[in-house]
Amino acid sequence: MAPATPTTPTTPTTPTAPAEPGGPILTITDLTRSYGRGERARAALRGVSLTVAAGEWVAVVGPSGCGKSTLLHLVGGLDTPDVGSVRIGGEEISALTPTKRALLRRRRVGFVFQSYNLVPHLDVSGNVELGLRVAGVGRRAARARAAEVLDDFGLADLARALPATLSGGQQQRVAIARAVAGRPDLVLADEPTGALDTAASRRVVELLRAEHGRGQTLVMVTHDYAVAAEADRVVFLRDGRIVDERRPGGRRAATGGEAAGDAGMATAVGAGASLVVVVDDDDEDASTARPSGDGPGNDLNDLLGLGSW
Ligand SMILES: Nc1ncnc2c1ncn2[C@@H]1O[C@H](COP(=O)(O)OP(=O)(O)OP(=O)(O)O)[C@@H](O)[C@H]1O
Repeated sequence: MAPATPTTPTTPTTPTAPAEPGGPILTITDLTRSYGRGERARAALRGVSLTVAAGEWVAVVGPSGCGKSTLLHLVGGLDTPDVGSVRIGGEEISALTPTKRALLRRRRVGFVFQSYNLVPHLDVSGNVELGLRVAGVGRRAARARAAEVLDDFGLADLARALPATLSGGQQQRVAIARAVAGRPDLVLADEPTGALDTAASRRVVELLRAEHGRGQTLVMVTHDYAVAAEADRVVFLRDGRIVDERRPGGRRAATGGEAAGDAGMATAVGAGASLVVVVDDDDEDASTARPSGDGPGNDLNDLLGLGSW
């Protein structure tokens, strides 16, 4: 399918059909993923099902090793399940070839990582433009849209700065700008405040809240209860299963599973976490995948490596 060229700089479009109006943006069904073989096999996810509505903000919490990152990687098409399916905007992603999955991911999903994953030799504007270019937006439109988003995010003065000269909080704001600039169906954030101090975390949460206010659908992994409490719904994972869902404020979500209880919530939220930086290095086709039309060239794919975001 040919990528659409935006008609104006401020409205980057995706080449895929939009999600059905009023329907879920994300439908996860019976996701199961194990690592290792034989006696060493370990189930990271055991039959997880979850539906996320358009515009919803869902936080996923749980103790270290419970499967949060695995879930995010499967949702974002960075990994494939053993069993189950992931549908984004009505498109089944797990059945796609690695190349098609990578292309769909770039058009439909924005990623935010704990360690920002900015391209070090591109300036702030270049990083945001790159996110748009790999989604199929033309060069001039990407530049104009990047300027607009950086302005919205209070980062216009830093447009020519290299990531290494920025604070962690500034880098994460750039990473969020990159993730949302193309108005993807879904933004996935893996511990977006995990490396930040309280003040910087607060600013990042403010940005996420603003994006949520604009209707952006967000799925976020976090260990910070104050951050999770910003979401519409908090999903508790334990041992690869959803054990509870709550609306912040104590209300049980309609689709809640087995109760975790308040002690479970505290345990889930308080446990320490480590970031898994995602590089789908078995996905070699993705490194040479090239959208047609006005999309980016292989130089961008060289910069991107094998799809680290
Ligand atoms: N590539 C892999 N190879 C082998 N085992 C893996 C791999 N990725 C994850 N696992 C295992 O799967 C389980 C779930 O891991 P995952 O990273 O999804 O948990 P998590 O909840 O995100 O943990 P944390 O909060 O520490 O980041 C863990 O036991 C982990 O060791």
